[in-house]
Amino acid sequence: MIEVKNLKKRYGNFEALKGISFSVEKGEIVGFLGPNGAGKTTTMQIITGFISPSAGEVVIDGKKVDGFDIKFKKKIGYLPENNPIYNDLSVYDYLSFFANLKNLKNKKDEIRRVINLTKIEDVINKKIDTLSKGYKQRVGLAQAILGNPEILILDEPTTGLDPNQIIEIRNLIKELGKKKTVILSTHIMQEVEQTCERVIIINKGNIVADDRLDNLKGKNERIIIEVDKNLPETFFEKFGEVTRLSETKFLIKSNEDVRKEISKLCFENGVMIYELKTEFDDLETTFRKLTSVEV
Ligand SMILES: Nc1ncnc2c1ncn2[C@@H]1O[C@H](COP(=O)(O)OP(=O)(O)OP(=O)(O)O)[C@@H](O)[C@H]1O
Repeated sequence: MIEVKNLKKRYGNFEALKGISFSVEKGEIVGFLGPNGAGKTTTMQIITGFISPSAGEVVIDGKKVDGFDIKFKKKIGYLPENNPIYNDLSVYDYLSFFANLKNLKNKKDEIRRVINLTKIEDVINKKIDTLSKGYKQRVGLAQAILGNPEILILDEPTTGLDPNQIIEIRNLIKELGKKKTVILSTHIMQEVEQTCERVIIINKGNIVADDRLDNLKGKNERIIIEVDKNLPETFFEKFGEVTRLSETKFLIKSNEDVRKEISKLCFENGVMIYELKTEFDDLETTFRKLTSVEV
């Protein structure tokens, strides 16, 4: 449904995107992760037609993105980073303004619908600058879902919120994501683990991972074994790289789950197993490895 094809973006001499490609199917919730300056916002701004790429293209439902095309604008809801909302307007006037921009029919009904969905009934007559950050973010989301777009592009939607507000906004995104295609950029691993099925990691303008969340978490399997004897590391070496953790405890780095084979070997050699378990990288470890931060 969304195809990003060999996208490049230069700002002067600096190449912020170095030719990235990925696609997002209808109904997917994709987490777009990357350290500061990786190129997340740039990618999102190109997908939404807000800025143009230097090379490559974004195709949505078979049509090249055109930020000036009103049909296209109706298809995508965008919550920009820092949610730049007009502080002097009341919440209702702000939503009204966007409903006009999006040229919506049944404007009043649609505004009412998004107000209900984002639970901002209590503040619709308040000026935006008097709202808490959490409410401001809800108003930003309300704006993004005006017109019921099929696609939501959310750039760091929970940044700067307190833990309760984060949970509220996350739940709201999950709810919205049941019926929509969502690309969600964030620094927060937990957010991705709780909200997304698939993760794309970008680093220095390149995609360094694009996989299901389970697969990314599941990479780099380690087996921990504790036995009743002081064995040499070589006892386990055919299963992978062995590190001794104590006299009787070992860590084996293996590409697959070889616990059965290990049990068999121990049994055949009269070695009693006290503990045998697998451990996987969590998303944070995978992220840090892929974005070259020392672990
Ligand atoms: N208008 C611009 N002019 C010059 N350089 C820019 C411009 N916008 C972004 N950049 C640079 O491009 C790179 C990618 O920026 P981008 O905002 O896309 O990263 P990001 O992954 O969203 O980062 P963050 O998590 O900090 O928001 C950064 O090095 C940034 O400084």
